[in-house]
Amino acid sequence: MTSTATVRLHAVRKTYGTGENTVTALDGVSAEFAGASFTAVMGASGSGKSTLLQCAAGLDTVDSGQITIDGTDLAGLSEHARTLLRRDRIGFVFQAYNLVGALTAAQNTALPLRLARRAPRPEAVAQALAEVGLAERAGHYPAQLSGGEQQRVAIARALITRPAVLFADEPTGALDSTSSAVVLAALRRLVDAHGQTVVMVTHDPVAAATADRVLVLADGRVVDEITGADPARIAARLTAGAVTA
Ligand SMILES: Nc1ncnc2c1ncn2[C@@H]1O[C@H](COP(=O)(O)OP(=O)(O)OP(=O)(O)O)[C@@H](O)[C@H]1O
Repeated sequence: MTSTATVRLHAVRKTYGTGENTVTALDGVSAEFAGASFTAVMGASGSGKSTLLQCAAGLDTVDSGQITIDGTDLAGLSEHARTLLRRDRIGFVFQAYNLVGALTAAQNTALPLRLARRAPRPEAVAQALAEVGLAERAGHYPAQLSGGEQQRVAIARALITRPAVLFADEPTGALDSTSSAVVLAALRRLVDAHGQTVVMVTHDPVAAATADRVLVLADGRVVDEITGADPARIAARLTAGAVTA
């Protein structure tokens, strides 16, 4: 069973650069990602989506405001403690799968445990692959897998440490619609069957409709929150926001 976590952002500001070149990527973002929930983060290019994910995952620091994971303030942790938190409690999936070509699906899945010098239990590896529907592909190399299957191996690899929260940055961005649907179904199942907390950046209203809720960013602020919507309604709300923004 995966542990679940609530991630909270309170008045988070994040700027890049200095002086005239300062870019405000997050401009006072407050948001809550409840345990066992699936949130999509949308918004125009440059609106701050990736920055939000990087900061919430402790991969980057913020200028002001607060981020807590199950009540633990990331800013209050030492660099070492933050590294351990990232390693043990946070999973990250990117658009690029970043699998190691010389390793099988099972060996790729086990990699984070090996890097943490923990012996991977074969049944845990098998379970992580089964959770993304790839039990039958454990011995296959990345080149023998479709894009969607490779992305699901990347998700299994992110799950092997049983993270409290899984962040995914455009996980279906490089996939066709059929492969996307399989990856999204795998993420949905993690939330419904295993209580995983998932936060996913996407540009695709179809992908966003898989989530329970869509947060819309514009210029580093949360400007809309959509729940229970189908792809057409999400697309319409995004367009309406762009017109009035
Ligand atoms: N390392 C950086 N240095 C300077 N500016 C940055 C850096 N990373 C991001 N930015 C700027 O911060 C703003 C938010 O970027 P971010 O990558 O979070 O947007 P995004 O919504 O994820 O965009 P996209 O959909 O294009 O990936 C943008 O204006 C971007 O140019």
